[in-house]
Amino acid sequence: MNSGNQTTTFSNGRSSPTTNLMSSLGLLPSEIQFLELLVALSIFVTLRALRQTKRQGLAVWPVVGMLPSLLLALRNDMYEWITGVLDGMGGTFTFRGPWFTNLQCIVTADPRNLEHLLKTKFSNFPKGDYFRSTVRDLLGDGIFGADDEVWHRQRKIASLEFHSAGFRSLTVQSLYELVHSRLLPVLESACNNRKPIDLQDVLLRLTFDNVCIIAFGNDPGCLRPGLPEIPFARAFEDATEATIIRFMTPTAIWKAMRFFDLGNERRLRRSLKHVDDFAYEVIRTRKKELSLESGDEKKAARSDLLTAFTSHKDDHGTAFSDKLLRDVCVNFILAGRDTSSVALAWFFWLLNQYPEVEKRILEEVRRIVEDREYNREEEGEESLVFKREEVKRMEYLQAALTEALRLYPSVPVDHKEVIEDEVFPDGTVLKKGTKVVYAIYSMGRMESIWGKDCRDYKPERWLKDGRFMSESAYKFTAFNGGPRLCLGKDFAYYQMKFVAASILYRYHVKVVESHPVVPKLALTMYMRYGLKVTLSRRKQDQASQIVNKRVRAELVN
Ligand code: HEM
Repeated sequence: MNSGNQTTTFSNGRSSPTTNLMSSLGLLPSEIQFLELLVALSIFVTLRALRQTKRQGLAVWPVVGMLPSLLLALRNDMYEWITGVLDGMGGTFTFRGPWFTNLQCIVTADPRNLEHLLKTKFSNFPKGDYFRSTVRDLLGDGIFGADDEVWHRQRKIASLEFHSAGFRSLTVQSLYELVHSRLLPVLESACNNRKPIDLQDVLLRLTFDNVCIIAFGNDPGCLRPGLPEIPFARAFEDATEATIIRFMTPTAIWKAMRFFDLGNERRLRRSLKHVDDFAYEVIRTRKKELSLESGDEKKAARSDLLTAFTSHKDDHGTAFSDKLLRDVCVNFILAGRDTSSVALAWFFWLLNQYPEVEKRILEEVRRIVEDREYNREEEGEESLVFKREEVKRMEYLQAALTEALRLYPSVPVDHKEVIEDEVFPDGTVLKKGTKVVYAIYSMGRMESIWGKDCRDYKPERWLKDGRFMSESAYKFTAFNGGPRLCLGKDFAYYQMKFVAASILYRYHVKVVESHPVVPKLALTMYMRYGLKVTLSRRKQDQASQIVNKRVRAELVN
């Protein structure tokens, strides 16, 4: 054994601290020399990596790649960090995660690349096996994770249904009932009690009830008085959160945890059981009801997606299995449950900072209400329930909501996989199997796309001669683009406009001072601490008082 006092010297005769430390561990001089060589090599590699920092704007560390920068970003604001990196790198960069994680990917915010991957080379950029296998337990073969024929068949049926008159009237009717007999009474009570409420939570409850009515034809009642906890809604949320955690866990690890039923995987299994029990019960009941009703009656009475998919048969006369019907419904609920509500939450938060925008929205809504003065006798007490045509005419409101989505898109990042080697229009080389992340949040903050005022909330940028003008889906990608453009886009706009106008016409919404508003890291752009607000009633004209009285009378009965 070597004595603890043994030291190795450098050529100048002095011993280094590392040498002292190693010799105190009892190593032979030759072993110490070898280790010194290794230390020197590591320092060299690290310095090289740091030199890369200057070249690429990001440190790439040995073994762990860019993980340290990512972890630092996670502690602050990840979306802003990605935006900063993309800005410095001209719109696209390669994220090098540690080899043992799933984090290697190309990140882009370049509209030319977006058009390429969402439209021009659509079939070369599917959702892919990695995404599908990660979400399979929750989403099964439903539209979100599906590719090719499985996706195409569902898209076709759903698209026909979304454009049918029956479906449109279901969306209008269900929203009217939810807003007037649930949302407004909840807000009225908060206003009377002068107590702050979490507006994001209230809106999430509204859209969850709404999308369940549309998907299942079943109302879970999350927005009932007292805002009850609904086991199905809770299980759905838990299952979604547990699925997201899989994306941040090395595949082998979450698979092992699933096998041994541990931690996050156990939570996922348990919540999925509730979701499945609920879904299969609704499917069983619906099939029974449909078999008891005659053909025409069925269609006339129901326009929900479950009925449409249950009645559908393919070219060989095969109907959807119960499992696939379950997957269809779960996917639609996921698509519509929180996207419009979080967009509305950010919109109300922005209005607090831009009162002049709120003023212009009110002017527009009031003008539309005044326009119907002439017909008031004819319309009677219905006057302050906004009609479909009136909602359509709210162009400034549409611009204000779109501008909120530009800055706070409900889906902040999205993902595809490359099937065959490919080159992006900006010259980025993509190898088969590469994951591509498109940073929708960052795209809204790129000077190169929106100009110097890209960070300002300015609905006017969407208006031309007072009319709302849309932008290319590859520049404004909040609703995705190409063949996988959001199927619920029109419905979502109607829903958001109807809800926003109904609230703003009656109440001034004030965000509680010093309430922290930051995004949460999730598939959807939630506010991490919700949105605490107080409400004050606006001075109303006679007509609105009549309608409110009627709404209250209806509720009492
Ligand atoms: C502000 C509200 C909404 C936003 C910002 C939004 C955004 C998006 C985005 C970004 C996608 C692409 C997702 C992906 O492929 O990974 C998408 C797809 C989809 N959305 Fe929406 N969505 C909204 C509301 C809704 C609603 C209310 C529904 C239905 C009730 C809906 C139904 C769908 C469906 C079915 C797809 C899948 C389309 C496909 O893959 O072919 N969305 N949406």
